[in-house]
Amino acid sequence: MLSGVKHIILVLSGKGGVGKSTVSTQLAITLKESGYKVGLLDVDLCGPSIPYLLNLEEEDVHQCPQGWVPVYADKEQNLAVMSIGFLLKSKNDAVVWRGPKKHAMIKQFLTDVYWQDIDYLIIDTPPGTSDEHITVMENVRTLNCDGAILVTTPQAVAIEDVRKELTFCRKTGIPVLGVIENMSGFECTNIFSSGGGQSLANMAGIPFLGRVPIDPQVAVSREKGHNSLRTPPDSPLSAVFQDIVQIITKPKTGTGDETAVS
Ligand SMILES: Nc1ncnc2c1ncn2[C@@H]1O[C@H](COP(=O)(O)OP(=O)(O)OP(=O)(O)O)[C@@H](O)[C@H]1O
Repeated sequence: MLSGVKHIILVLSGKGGVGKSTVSTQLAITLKESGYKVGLLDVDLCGPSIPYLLNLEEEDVHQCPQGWVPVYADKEQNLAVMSIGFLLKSKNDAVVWRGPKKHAMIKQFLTDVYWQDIDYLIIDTPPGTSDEHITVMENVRTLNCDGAILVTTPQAVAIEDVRKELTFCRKTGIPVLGVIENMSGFECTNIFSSGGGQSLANMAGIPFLGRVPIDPQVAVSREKGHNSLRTPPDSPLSAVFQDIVQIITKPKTGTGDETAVS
């Protein structure tokens, strides 16, 4: 099922709540707005938030002869979404599973979802490095996996944890595409300080992809469950994510990688 997917990107973080799902969603939206066909897979089985962030909580997944049809977030069908949230009877259902069951579910997401031909599959993962990550990594490592984006916040404690993600990627052979420092300042005020993500990237010799500021519109619109399929052009996030997308979609020299923007 992943054979029609040109690029796979994992979004990882050491700590919970640093904005992984927000970054994954925003990346997917910006890629879609840039003309790519995109899939967004939420493998955070115990805390799926993508359906909520895209206001798709009432949607169901259907079967077709080829497999599970993902939920499309837009009518043009350029942003396909899959999450365990679509399979639960109620949004308050808790997933209390041990490793083998999580492994089976993620394997099913990777083998049974009929993504069709898409340019980018963004995989939003839970925090840390556990069963979900190992299963995803084992299954995508040999496919068109561009690598992982590490998300952190500026605080030292979050940056310490992102170092573990870096080690995970190095041990498992997943290339690191770079670090995003999220909630990095509010207008001119650096509530949590800033620059830690950049220092980490410098120290580890990996690209720094960008600094995403705190945007009250993100928090408010998501809390109200608005469908935020378009990033308002005046949002400070809009420009930052456009720059990030420019970096990650830049054809790698010498690979013959020439994904066309339609
Ligand atoms: N740049 C930002 N500006 C404003 N609010 C943000 C920003 N990034 C994330 N948030 C808010 O922070 C909260 C946590 O974000 P999110 O759910 O994306 O984190 P996460 O790392 O995926 O969490 P989890 O560990 O539960 O998977 C959400 O309410 C989200 O709206």
